[in-house]
Amino acid sequence: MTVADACPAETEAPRPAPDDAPEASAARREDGHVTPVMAQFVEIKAANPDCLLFYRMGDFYELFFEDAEQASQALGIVLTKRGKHLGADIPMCGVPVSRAEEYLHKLIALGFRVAVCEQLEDPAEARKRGSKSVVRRDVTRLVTPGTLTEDALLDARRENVLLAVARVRAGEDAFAYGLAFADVSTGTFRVCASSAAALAADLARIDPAEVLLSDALFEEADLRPVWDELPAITPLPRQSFEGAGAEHRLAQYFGVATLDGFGSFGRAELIAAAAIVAYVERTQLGARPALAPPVRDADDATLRIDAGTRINLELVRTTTGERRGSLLGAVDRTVTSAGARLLARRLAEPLTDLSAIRGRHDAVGHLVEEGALAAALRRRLAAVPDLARALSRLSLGRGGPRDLLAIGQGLEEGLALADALRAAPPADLARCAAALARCEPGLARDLRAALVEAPPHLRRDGGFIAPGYDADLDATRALRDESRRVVAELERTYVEATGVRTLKIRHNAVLGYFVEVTAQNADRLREPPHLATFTHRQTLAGAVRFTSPELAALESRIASAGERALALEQAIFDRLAERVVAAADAIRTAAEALAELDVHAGLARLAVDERHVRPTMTAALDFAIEGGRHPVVEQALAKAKGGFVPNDCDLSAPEGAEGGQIWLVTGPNMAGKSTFLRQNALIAVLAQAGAFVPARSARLGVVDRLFSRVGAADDLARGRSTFMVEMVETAAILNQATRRSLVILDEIGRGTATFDGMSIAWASLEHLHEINRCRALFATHFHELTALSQRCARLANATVKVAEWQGDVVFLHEVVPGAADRSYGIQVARLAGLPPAVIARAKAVLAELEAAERAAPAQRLIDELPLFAAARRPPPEAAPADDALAAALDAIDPDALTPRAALEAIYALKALRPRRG
Ligand SMILES: Nc1ncnc2c1ncn2[C@@H]1O[C@H](COP(=O)(O)OP(=O)(O)OP(=O)(O)O)[C@@H](O)[C@H]1O
Repeated sequence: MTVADACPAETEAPRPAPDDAPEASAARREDGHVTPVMAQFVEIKAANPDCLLFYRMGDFYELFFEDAEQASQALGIVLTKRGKHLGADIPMCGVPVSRAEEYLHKLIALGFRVAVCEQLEDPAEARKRGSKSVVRRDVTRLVTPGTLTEDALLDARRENVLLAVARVRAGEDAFAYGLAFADVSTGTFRVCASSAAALAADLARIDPAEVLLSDALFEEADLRPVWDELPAITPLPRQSFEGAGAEHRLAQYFGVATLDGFGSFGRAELIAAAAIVAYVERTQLGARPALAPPVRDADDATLRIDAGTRINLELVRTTTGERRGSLLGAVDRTVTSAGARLLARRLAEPLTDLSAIRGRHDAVGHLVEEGALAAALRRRLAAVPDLARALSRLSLGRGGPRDLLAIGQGLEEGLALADALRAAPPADLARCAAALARCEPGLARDLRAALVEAPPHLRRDGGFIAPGYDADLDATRALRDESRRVVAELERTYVEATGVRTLKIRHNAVLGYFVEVTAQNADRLREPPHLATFTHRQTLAGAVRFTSPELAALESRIASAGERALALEQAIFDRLAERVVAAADAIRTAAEALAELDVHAGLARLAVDERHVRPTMTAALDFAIEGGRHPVVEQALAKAKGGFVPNDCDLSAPEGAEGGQIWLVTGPNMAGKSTFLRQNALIAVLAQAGAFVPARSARLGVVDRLFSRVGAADDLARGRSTFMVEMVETAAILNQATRRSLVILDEIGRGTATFDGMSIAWASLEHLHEINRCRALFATHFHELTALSQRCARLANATVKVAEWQGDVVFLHEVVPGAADRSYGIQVARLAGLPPAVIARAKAVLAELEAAERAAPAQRLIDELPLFAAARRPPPEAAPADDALAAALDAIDPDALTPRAALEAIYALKALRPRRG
């Protein structure tokens, strides 16, 4: 049932508010006065103007005024009216408390922020103060996209990151940026430096759910396009980003005198981090999630990938926003949500440090070789709950018995895993084992012993502490259960004494325990001798109810035993939760270790299942892949006939050369050029993320930046045409790619007139070869470019093979050295179903064009055009020579010259003439 289906009925029906009756009538006053409830609402709303206010009234959260109008529209629930405020109708809608999470989820996804305002006392308490008094209420929590902790509001396999951007002046015209980002649901907290140029790429990498920034930064016109890409922005007043108290605020949050122990931070980073903790405290109303102390990312520690490349390569989600079909979707074999989240982070942030990458490969390699160990590891991991999220809820006082159990189970499995991995040689696995072994075994044992196998979701329900754990609780429960047995016995006694076989002892909230008999039998209980025992309380249509002194005594005994048992359970819960929160650091470290083990074991499983191999990583400009495959396309084609055709790729710098190779890939449409380009980029990403790669073998030199320009899309929202987008991206590549970069360029220049496009592609290719000197794959339909390989030493032609069969083109998907002889565009168009008349005409036009081309081939261009570097040389400076010539002419007095001197002057002037070109 959808929210929209469910709610109209619930909101349309006028709701009685039994617990809250005086308020309900108070809210409905229809004169021009402000009712006390409305006055309370207005006051609380005024303190939270940027949020929808979920105002608790009995079993519903009610929304009023504009909030009601917005929420009813967003949730598809009915908007009604409830009384008047200052003479006007009050628009209202409401959601049942029992389903609040579902509605919150939808509102948050739509970008709303919600302030949850609870009743802070029992309505009965309020009534004691007078019939017109209002139940005390206040906001207990602000729900925003970046501060969620409930499983129902979160995607288990995706991080939920809150990020703050701070900017400080770093010179005359320069600014330094600092980013701080935390996942409140798991406690991770990191900071890094950024810059105006790197901001968009950093934000795309971190992928936040909510971004905090100052009003001033939000208004900055230059940064608007960056903010426009973000899912939810919360601009905050300037004071939230002031440097003065930042360090103190952080130190206070983490209970330390100085931050020195956490490492050194830039000023902008500190301000951003302080903004995060202040916002977390504000939204959680003082409750503190167990955030880890901030860790600073080392500069250049990760492979830099700009936002466009990330989208093009569909690393963690497809261009349509889905996980399925992305690289992550294809390689994720993790069995825990925390593992899935870590894998996504690793794919988004591949490393650049050679030994760290090799460390990850060692761990995966060990688990590939030790198949039995890996299988046992995965079996245990599959039983590990989400420790980090359970810990976060417990530290916020929002946890339940299942969260305690999760911690107990997780730690217990962790200890067992630490044992199993004790002998594992790779350092990364040993580090995980050590982190798991550090957890205090007593806590895991106690939690497991304290809790029943399947505890209820809410602590207030009780029934989660296992029998045998606490003697006092056991005794109280026995008393409570004993009393129940006594009720059954008493019922039997009454049946025998009265002779009414259908007599029953029942219970309700109004009468407590009572005897119920049918109307025909009621008189018996009203006559002596029973008259002395039973007091008549209620007559219903078919039944009459009585109470008795024994029942009243039982009532209080049972109620007090039940209440006491519940209170004891709550106290035990609090004690256990306190111990868990006190051990937060060790638990978080254990959770991280478990996630890491899951990632390694998942990648090992992937390597075995999908035949991925360990890449040899080097510090040189290597890039030699044999039998490489596209991990996503390969899996999609797995069931298709023929399967995926592996291809080699070698962009390694030739012996003694100062740059990597460029492959110029030509071939018909649909042949597999884009697939080939992307697969090589994805192999680099996988390798540096710590995974094995889909190839027969791979030798890869660490890449510092990855660029790709693949496909074309309009960016009409920003007023950029397809061609403009393409040129902006190409400009970024040519300006930024270093010798260590990997560049993937697919069909640049095709968005404009042929000659313009070809010239741009030509010049870009030369620039990559001569200036950037990076490893690159360049796919093009401009066959003329293949001639460049004669002049560019590190440029090689490659083509995707096709065969012709009975006039049709057959795609072989095989990349081989050489240039495509022709385009087959018309054959592909025919396959696509273009009308035969159009195909025939296109063939005729093509024949004409080819004849013209044969008359003036592109080879001429090669012969006539100097290479890029030569052409780039600035023209010789003509000015000084011009000046000398003018001075020499001025110095000549024609009337005073002999014929011989005149001839010499002419020679001298000619020598001074500037040479042009
Ligand atoms: N190596 C391969 N083995 C098997 N099938 C492949 C391979 N490479 C590509 N294909 C299939 O061919 C289709 C077309 O591939 P791709 O989009 O890479 O072609 P293209 O040459 O870039 O085409 P265009 O120039 O029209 O963009 C893919 O969807 C895929 O199904």
